[in-house]
Amino acid sequence: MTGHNREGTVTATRVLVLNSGSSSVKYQLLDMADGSRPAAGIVERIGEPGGAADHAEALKTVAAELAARGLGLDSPELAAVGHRVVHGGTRFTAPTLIDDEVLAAVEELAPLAPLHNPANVTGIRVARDLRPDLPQVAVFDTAFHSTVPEHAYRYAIDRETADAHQVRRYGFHGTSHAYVSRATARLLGRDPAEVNVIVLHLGNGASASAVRGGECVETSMGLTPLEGLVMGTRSGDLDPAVVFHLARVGGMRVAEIDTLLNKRSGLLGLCGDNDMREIARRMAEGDAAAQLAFDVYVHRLRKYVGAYTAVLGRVDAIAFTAGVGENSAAVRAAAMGGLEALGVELDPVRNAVRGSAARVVSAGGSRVAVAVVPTDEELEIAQQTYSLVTGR
Ligand SMILES: Nc1ncnc2c1ncn2[C@@H]1O[C@H](COP(=O)(O)OP(=O)(O)O)[C@@H](O)[C@H]1O
Ligand SMILES: CC(=O)OP(=O)(O)O
Ligand SMILES: [Mg+2]
Repeated sequence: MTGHNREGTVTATRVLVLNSGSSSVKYQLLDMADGSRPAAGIVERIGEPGGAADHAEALKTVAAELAARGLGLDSPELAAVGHRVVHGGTRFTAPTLIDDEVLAAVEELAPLAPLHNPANVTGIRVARDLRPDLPQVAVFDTAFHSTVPEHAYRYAIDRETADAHQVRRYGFHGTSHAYVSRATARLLGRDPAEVNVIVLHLGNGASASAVRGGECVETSMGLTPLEGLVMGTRSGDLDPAVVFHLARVGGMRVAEIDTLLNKRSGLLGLCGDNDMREIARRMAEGDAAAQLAFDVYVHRLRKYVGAYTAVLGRVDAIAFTAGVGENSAAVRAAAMGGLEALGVELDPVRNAVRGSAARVVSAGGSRVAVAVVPTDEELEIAQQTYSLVTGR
């Protein structure tokens, strides 16, 4: 086998990370020996006019792009492929070497993450077909949340019904919450085991988590990635009776309501745009719908910060991450404003400075540090994958 020495030790140093989303495939090639990233890219608008027809086609495009640069899946330097898999149910709480049985189990979890798991399965299939001898590792979005205690993950519904259908809070974006909570401790010069952090992952999907001494104790996404914060196109929290009402009175079918809440709600549903940059531009022109969307988004965020402060008891840091969290000073300012009673005081000048490095944006005297900490799900997936494959 290539990539191994005579003793069977893995000598190859590169990991290809595949992150198949609902409408995109992101990839990165990372070299674990020197920290370099020889390739990175994204295939977007899958299923839309002008984009790839489906995930299988998108993944073949990725493989072709890599091959054209001499970095294809046949490369002997490749030690493994690391796949982001969104739903791992209760079974997968650690990175897992993929075989037929694991792949079938990931497929079985698809009803719990219909926008994500089927895409992840396709990614695994295409990579295995192209390079059957290469280890493929699944790194689960749900894994970091496996430490959430039962009083936090259990919904207050009939236990038998819930257990019969695996209905509980799972939580997602765990790879990001894990990476960012640790990076936040590092930024503060402290041991992750001794700090309590609220992580706000604000991308297209958005979620909050409460991390106590390195372990997740609460998170905002639930059975599926629909619960919690207001997102680009997802509603987040609502009264479940909204669903019954739309079915009985609105005459909508379940599938239509599913699409409404997952794809036509959130910022998009409120104002017609799901990109925070466009919303900021419209707000500057005095657009009332854009302003309302922003206000609903921020109000929900503040409620979670308050709730997670109560869950943790003592908060050392609040970390903003992902596209919105890392780039929108306006969201951070609005979310953190007027929280002096919670020990939070933003420094408006620090907050306004743009940058790509992890940084503290709270005032010197703020009891709770507020930080911008860029997430790096690909690095985290590559490290977990490489460590599993090499035993190092
Ligand atoms: N400069 C910026 N200002 C405000 N929001 C931004 C900026 N850059 C990106 N974003 C937001 O980040 C979002 C995407 O975040 P990202 O973490 O890349 O999402 P995902 O990984 O879920 O696709 C975009 O929808 C956009 O609203
Ligand atoms: C789980 C989830 O919401 O992921 P994403 O933000 O990539 O859609
Ligand atoms: Mg993301």
